[in-house]
Amino acid sequence: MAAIQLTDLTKRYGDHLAVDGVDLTIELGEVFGFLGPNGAGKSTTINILLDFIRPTGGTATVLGYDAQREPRAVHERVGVLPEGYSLYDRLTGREHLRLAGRLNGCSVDVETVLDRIGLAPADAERPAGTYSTGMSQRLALGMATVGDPDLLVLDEPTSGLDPHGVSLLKRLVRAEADRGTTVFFSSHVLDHVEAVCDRVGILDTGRLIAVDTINGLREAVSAEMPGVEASGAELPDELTLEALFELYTTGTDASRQQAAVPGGEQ
Ligand SMILES: Nc1ncnc2c1ncn2[C@@H]1O[C@H](COP(=O)(O)OP(=O)(O)OP(=O)(O)O)[C@@H](O)[C@H]1O
Repeated sequence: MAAIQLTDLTKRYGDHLAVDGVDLTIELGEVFGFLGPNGAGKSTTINILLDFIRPTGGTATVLGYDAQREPRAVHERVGVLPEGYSLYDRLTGREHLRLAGRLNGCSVDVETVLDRIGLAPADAERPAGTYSTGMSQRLALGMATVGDPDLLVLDEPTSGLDPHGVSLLKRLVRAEADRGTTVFFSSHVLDHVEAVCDRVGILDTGRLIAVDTINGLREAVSAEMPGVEASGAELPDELTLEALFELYTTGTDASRQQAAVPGGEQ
C-alpha cells in the first residue's frame, strides 16, 4: 500500500486547469517535498487529498483509502497543517494542544509536543492571539502531530518561520519520519525541503514535471546546464528552484537548454 497514490488527477476551475493529469506514488515512510511556485496547484492537490475539494477527474488514494469516498478514514489517520489554518485567539497554546487531543479522541503529552515545536512553557500559557506568526505556525504544526498520525500533510509549513523555526521544523519532520510517519509537504522554497526530503516532486502550472531525489535533480542540472557542476555532498549554489524550473520547463534537450540558460551557447 502506498501512502499517497494519485492517478491522472485533474482539477479544473472553469477554463482554468489547476491540476493537470497528475500521476504520483508516495511510499509509506517517505518524506516527500511538493515543490512549485505560487499558483502551481499544490494546495489544490492537498485539498483533494483531504476531500476539501473534489477533483474533476482521476483518483486520489490516501493510506489505501479513496480520498473522496472514505474521507473520514483518511482524516482519522492524517495530521494536517492547512495553508490557511487558524487558531483561537483566546485559547492558550496548551489549550490548543488539549483541544487537538479531544478532537482526535486521544490523550496528549503536552510537554512533549511543546518541546517538539520549541514553544516555551510560559508562552504556552499565553492566549494564541498574542503569538507571533512563527509561534502560531509552530503551534499549528504541533497540533497536526497530536495523535501520532500515519501521514503528516503540511501545506507551506515554513511560511512565516524565521531560520530557527525552519530548522526546528526540519528536525520535527525528521523525528516524525524516524518513527515511521510519512510526511508530505509543500513549499516554494527549495532550501526548506533540502536535507529533509527523500524525494521531491516539482509542480508547474498543474503539471508534475519532475519527481526525483534531490541528488537526482542535481545530477540532471549538472548534466543539462552549462557551468553547473555537481561536486561533493553539497548542492551547488546555483541549484535554485528557479534553475530547476528552467531546466524542466524547457525540456531536457541539451541544445534547448543551452539556449535557455543565460550565458549558454546560442
Ligand atoms: N476556488 C478557485 N477558483 C478558481 N481558481 C482557483 C481556485 N482555487 C485555486 N485556483 C487557481 O488554481 C491554481 C492553483 O492554485 P493553488 O492554490 O492550488 O496553487 P498553489 O501551488 O498552492 O499556490 P500557492 O503557493 O500560492 O499557495 C491557481 O491559478 C489559482 O488561482
